[in-house]
Amino acid sequence: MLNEATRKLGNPTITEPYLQIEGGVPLRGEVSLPGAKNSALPAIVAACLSDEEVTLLNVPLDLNDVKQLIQLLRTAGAQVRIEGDSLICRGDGWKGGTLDAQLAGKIRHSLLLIGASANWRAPLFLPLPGGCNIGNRKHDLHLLGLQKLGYEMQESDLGLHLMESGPDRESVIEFHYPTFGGTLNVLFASIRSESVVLLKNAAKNPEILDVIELLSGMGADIAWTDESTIRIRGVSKLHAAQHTVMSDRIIAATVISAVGVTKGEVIIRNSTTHILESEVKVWREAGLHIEELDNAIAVKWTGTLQGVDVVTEAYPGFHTDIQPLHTVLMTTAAGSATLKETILDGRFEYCNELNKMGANIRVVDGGFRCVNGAEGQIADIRGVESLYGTDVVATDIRGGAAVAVAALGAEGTTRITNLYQLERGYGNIVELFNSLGARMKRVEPAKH
Ligand SMILES: CC(=O)N[C@H]1[C@@H](OP(=O)(O)OP(=O)(O)OC[C@H]2O[C@@H](n3ccc(=O)[nH]c3=O)[C@H](O)[C@@H]2O)O[C@H](CO)[C@@H](O)[C@@H]1O
Ligand SMILES: C=C(OP(=O)(O)O)C(=O)O
Repeated sequence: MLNEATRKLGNPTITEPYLQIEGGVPLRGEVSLPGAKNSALPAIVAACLSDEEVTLLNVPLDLNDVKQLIQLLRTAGAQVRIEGDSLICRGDGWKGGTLDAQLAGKIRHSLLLIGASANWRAPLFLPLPGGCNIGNRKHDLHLLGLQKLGYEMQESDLGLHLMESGPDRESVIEFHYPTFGGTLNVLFASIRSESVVLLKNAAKNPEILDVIELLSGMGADIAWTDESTIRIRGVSKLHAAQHTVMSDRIIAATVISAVGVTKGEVIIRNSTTHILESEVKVWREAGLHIEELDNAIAVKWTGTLQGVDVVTEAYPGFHTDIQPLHTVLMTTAAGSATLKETILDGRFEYCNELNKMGANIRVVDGGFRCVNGAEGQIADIRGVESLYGTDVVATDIRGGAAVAVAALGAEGTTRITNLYQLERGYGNIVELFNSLGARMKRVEPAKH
């Protein structure tokens, strides 16, 4: 076996921080979830739409993406400060301008500063946004939305330019796909307009509903007129509010996957299966016992898991961010499973890393188009007896989580590098899993 050979030679030296995981311990106990990254990031921008103080609780302040976003908002003129566990934001002083390319280029949700700047009627140049490198992450629907609202926008190879705002328009905007970030940008840009905006085929992820709850608490007039249409009636002012960010359902899914892989039994507090319905359905079919408790999920491994095929879709379908965590579960399931990724065309990089650990995954062109128009891929996973530890890379946030989960169930020691990516979305992964009995540590090699 490959890791046998490595063992004989001794481990190569790693010069950057890495996670070291000794696998094979069934996870047991209870955990509480932190605030959700993908709700907190837009909530922080939303909180900067008012000139009064908006207090956010349960923000995962330890995440790299949260730290980057706070810095970026400050450069745009917003006032954001941390007081104990709270994040206090106010947007007066917003000046827009040209944003720092390094900061904007590290996170995907720098894109939301366009909607925020439109709210403040301040021109903005946003250098190209970053985020996970998981395919062609387009902006055309953001531009379409803003242009329909009357804003002049230009796109170049360097970034996106929000020019002077045009007249407020009564608008009907329809997305061909319910883009998460695009929905938020339209909300932010239209909340203080002087007219009524209808957004059809809007994203309705729980994280979007959480941000709408915050905005409504700030005085915005937002309503769903049917299952997928949002009506925004402009208001003249947004006011002070306090909001608790929802807990992270993707971390809940990460723990569920880890319980399956390690053959454990865990209760996940502050969580519910109601916002993970597609995923829980699949995992029950695979053989995991998952039960809804009072504001908690109980998950238990009860025997060999079966292969179950998955197709990712917009919410309430199976979440693309959770697909790597399903792949890991399937690596040691009985039989085989396919995973068809329809949202992002480059989201299987992490499969190479799982294969280094002994998984048998083949990624093939799927003969279909993803929602962004690019050729889509399918992962064909053949279950193997067990995985083994070796040196792997966190390719992106969820790819990093996938190899960490795989390592928890693997024989031997895994070392994961490129931690910056993982820590964009998981601030406390060591504490989280060690509280359930895992043997994980973050190693900072000494600098010479
Ligand atoms: C910080 C955050 O919350 N990020 C999430 C958000 O990203 P993000 O907001 O980038 O996701 P979108 O829903 O906008 O994008 C999904 C797909 O739509 C395409 N598209 C998007 C906008 C556009 O104008 N044109 C277009 O074609 C993208 O290229 C991609 O293929 O939702 C993704 C899909 O659930 C998740 O993976 C990310 O974790
Ligand atoms: C893809 C993700 O994040 P981002 O959009 O910030 O890159 C994610 O959270 O899995």
